[in-house]
Amino acid sequence: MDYFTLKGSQLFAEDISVKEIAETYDTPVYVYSRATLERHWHAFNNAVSAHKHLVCYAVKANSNLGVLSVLAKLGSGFDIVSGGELARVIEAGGKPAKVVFSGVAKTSSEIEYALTQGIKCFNVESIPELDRINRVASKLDLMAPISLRINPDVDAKTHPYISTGLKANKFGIAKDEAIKAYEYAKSLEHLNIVGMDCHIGSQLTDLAPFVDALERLLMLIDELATRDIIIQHLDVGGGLGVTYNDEQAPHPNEYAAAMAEKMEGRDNLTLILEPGRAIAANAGILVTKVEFIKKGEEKNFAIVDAAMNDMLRPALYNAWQKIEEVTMQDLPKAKYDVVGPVCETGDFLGKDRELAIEANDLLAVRSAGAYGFVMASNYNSRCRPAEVMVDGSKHFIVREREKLEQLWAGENKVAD
Ligand SMILES: Cc1ncc(COP(=O)(O)O)c(C=O)c1O
Ligand SMILES: N[C@@H](CCCC[NH3+])C(=O)O
Repeated sequence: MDYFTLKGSQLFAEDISVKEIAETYDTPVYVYSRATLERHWHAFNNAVSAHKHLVCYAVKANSNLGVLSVLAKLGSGFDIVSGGELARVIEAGGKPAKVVFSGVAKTSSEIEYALTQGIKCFNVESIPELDRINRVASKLDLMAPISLRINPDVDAKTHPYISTGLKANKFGIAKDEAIKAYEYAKSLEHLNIVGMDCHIGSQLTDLAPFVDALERLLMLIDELATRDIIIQHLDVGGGLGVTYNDEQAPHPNEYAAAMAEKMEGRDNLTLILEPGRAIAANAGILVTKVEFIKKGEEKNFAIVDAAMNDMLRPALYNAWQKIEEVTMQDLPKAKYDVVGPVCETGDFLGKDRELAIEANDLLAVRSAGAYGFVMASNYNSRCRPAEVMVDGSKHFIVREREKLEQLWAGENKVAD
């Protein structure tokens, strides 16, 4: 559930009308709801609260400083994939000690930066990466905490571009190579083995592959224990899907409870979750204005001021995102392709949508809080849209830490 709701004829973001936000900041504009972010984060955190755990929000889903700071204040951990993401987490008040660093090609300078900041763990994806981390740690005379990302070879049954846990994917270390890789890591002087992780894909709407992957990893953890390699945390990655259209995505409670159940009796093994989309997607909308209504020979077009450079998912994955009117009006409905100003036929936000609109009306693209602004570009030399955080009836753009401190003035500091 989110906090974007119709009140009378107007779409509201928490306590403020989306129309007012568009008038204040112009369009296209991303709008995020603090209350929704908090609700989603708590859904994960509460469901696993009986077990030792850490929810590490996947920063790649939405790295807006306001979003990160809302989560940091809850005491969230973070899953990052670059030095840039680490810098943003720190800027937003997140604690490096709660950061796990994923990604297949961490550079030596990123590793050095992360080590000196004291992150929780590197999620290592290959043997050469183990060597590289060991080299950098040795140069700094530090011990690097590491986890190996195991590719469990389970079919996540999602879009092929976002499936990551199959033998054919570039991610992680093959399940059958895992024991050897851990033995090798143990032999390297500046590595400290602390965990095991996996991530099988994104936008999964079935719990079975998650449970399957978890069981495979637990077997490996038991096998490693017989070789005196003790794993302290198991990181099951992210990937829980959301409802964009008519998918039946499991609730975070259901997902996290299924994970925690499999961990029963393993009190010394901390469970780490890395949800991104399930926290951020429905906490954001993209608001765009209809520039023109154009009647083509075969189709009607609603030409809007947001384009594939602002929201790439429909063009890249043929993804379906709900598009709705910001103000309900008594106008005849018609079917439109909602398209942007970019010079590409693939520049669309939605096709064949029933809408009651005319030029200058506003539209909201729903579920745009994850993989929206973060995948935006300046293609066609277009500016990127603004990002606005809504907190009750307050709304603001967050660009730097000082601003954050003013905004949250009087509130408690970051939770432990
Ligand atoms: C390693 C890792 N962790 C977490 C995530 C977050 O995934 P999602 O946004 O599907 O929860 C991803 C992205 O798919 C990822 O690659
Ligand atoms: N960018 C993807 C998700 C990628 C997940 C990252 N590993 C999306 O928009 O659905």
